[in-house]
Amino acid sequence: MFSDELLARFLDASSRGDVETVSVLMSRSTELLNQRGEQGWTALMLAARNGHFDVAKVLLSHGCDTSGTNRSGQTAADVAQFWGNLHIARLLASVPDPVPDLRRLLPDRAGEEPDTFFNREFLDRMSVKRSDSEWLDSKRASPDSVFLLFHKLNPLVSSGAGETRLCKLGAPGVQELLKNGDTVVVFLGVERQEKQEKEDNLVAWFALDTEDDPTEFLKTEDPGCFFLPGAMPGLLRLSDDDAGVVAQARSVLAWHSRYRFCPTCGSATKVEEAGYKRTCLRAGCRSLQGVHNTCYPRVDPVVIMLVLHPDGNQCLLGRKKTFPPGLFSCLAGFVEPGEALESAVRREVLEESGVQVGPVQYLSSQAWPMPSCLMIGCHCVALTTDVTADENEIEEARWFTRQQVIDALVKDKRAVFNMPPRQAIAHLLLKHWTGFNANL
Ligand SMILES: NC(=O)C1=CN([C@@H]2O[C@H](COP(=O)(O)OP(=O)(O)OC[C@H]3O[C@@H](n4cnc5c(N)ncnc54)[C@H](OP(=O)(O)O)[C@@H]3O)[C@@H](O)[C@H]2O)C=CC1
Ligand SMILES: [Mg+2]
Ligand SMILES: [Mg+2]
Ligand SMILES: [Mg+2]
Ligand SMILES: [Zn+2]
Repeated sequence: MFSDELLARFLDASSRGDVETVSVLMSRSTELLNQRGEQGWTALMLAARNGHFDVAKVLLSHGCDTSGTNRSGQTAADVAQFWGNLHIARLLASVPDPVPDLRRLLPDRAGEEPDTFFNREFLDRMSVKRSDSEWLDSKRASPDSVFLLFHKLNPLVSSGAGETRLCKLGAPGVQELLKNGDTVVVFLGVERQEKQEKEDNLVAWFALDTEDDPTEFLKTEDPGCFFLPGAMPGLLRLSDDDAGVVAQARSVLAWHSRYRFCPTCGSATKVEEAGYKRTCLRAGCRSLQGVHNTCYPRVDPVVIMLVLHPDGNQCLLGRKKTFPPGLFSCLAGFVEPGEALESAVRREVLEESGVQVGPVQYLSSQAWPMPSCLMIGCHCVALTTDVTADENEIEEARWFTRQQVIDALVKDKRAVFNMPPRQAIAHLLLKHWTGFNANL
């Protein structure tokens, strides 16, 4: 969004040929680009009227619309021609209308919601029950309830028949651990039922994490149980069915392990809402009033994007120094405060690769519990193609053709890079772009 005052300054700067102000204002709001002022004149028309070639170039590089007309029915090219600014008329003639063309390069979004790793939820979170302590107490004591145990945020699992499955403990198995007053127990939800069940019959799931090795307190019939080490790639070994509940549990438990004290005043806190809130114990603390974001489990939005080349046949991938050899993936970055997703996509791509991005299109999202990211998957189209990788974060970034992506997807012997694992949303963004439907 932008104010009338910002638009007036933007149009004035375009009219005066002040390239610097035009660029600064656009970085604050790209929506200014095609806005109209008096008599339906856009910034591009004003630059064309007054012969400001550099302003016109900057506006075009951001994907400015060239086809719109003012109230007299003139396009920016007509205006440039009429006032004898032929260099601008020629510039406009060589750029037909980049935005609609570039938008056509974005893949179709139709189709089913993808079944993404970490997103599959078989529990009903039943948030209304989080404040019903009597009901929660009865479920914590019930022999039917399921407890998931984590040690230093690593889930207790067992391996067999090529699968890594969660160990589901009963109340007696974790009784000793529950006796410790410091143990945080998070209510995850109840198993979804085919038909309406009475609340008493619902099977409740809980999760708890211990800092100290809990093995000696643990009562389980499965001697093969172990704590799955290393979030990455450890968690990717989980079955598709178990991954979603682990994402939920691990993110909330990670928040408890890092936010023991009130972030506003440093006082002690108490756990409420069955593990979904920590409330400051100091009366009068600012965190106790109004809307605030310190008491609830946090989610960190991350944009992850497949940047498409304006030729429509290539995409930009990068390598972090920590990646296994040969692996290239989509660029990604944290959304910063006060930033729209589209702006975050454009900023992170520019920071990491030096490439300017035009249209952005959301595809789908993924929970990424390390510790609590929400990956927001997008496709976008580049306006420029020279790549300069940010050496701090990226070892290498370059364009790959559609055929090279397909070769990597099907693990062909001609493949020149390795795909990100199927569990990562980067894989989905690449697969979706190539139009592959087969279950690879
Ligand atoms: N599912 C998937 O397909 C993929 C998932 N990801 C995930 O996305 C996340 C972010 O991607 P990444 O490229 O690293 O992000 P960025 O490009 O924003 O850069 C990462 C840097 O930002 C800093 N940082 C750490 N935490 C935060 C935060 N909460 N907010 C703002 N900045 C922060 C760190 O710097 P410093 O160390 O100096 O503090 C870090 O090195 C990672 O967790 C990664 O695992 C990434 C790619 C693919
Ligand atoms: Mg970055
Ligand atoms: Mg990054
Ligand atoms: Mg960043
Ligand atoms: Zn406080």
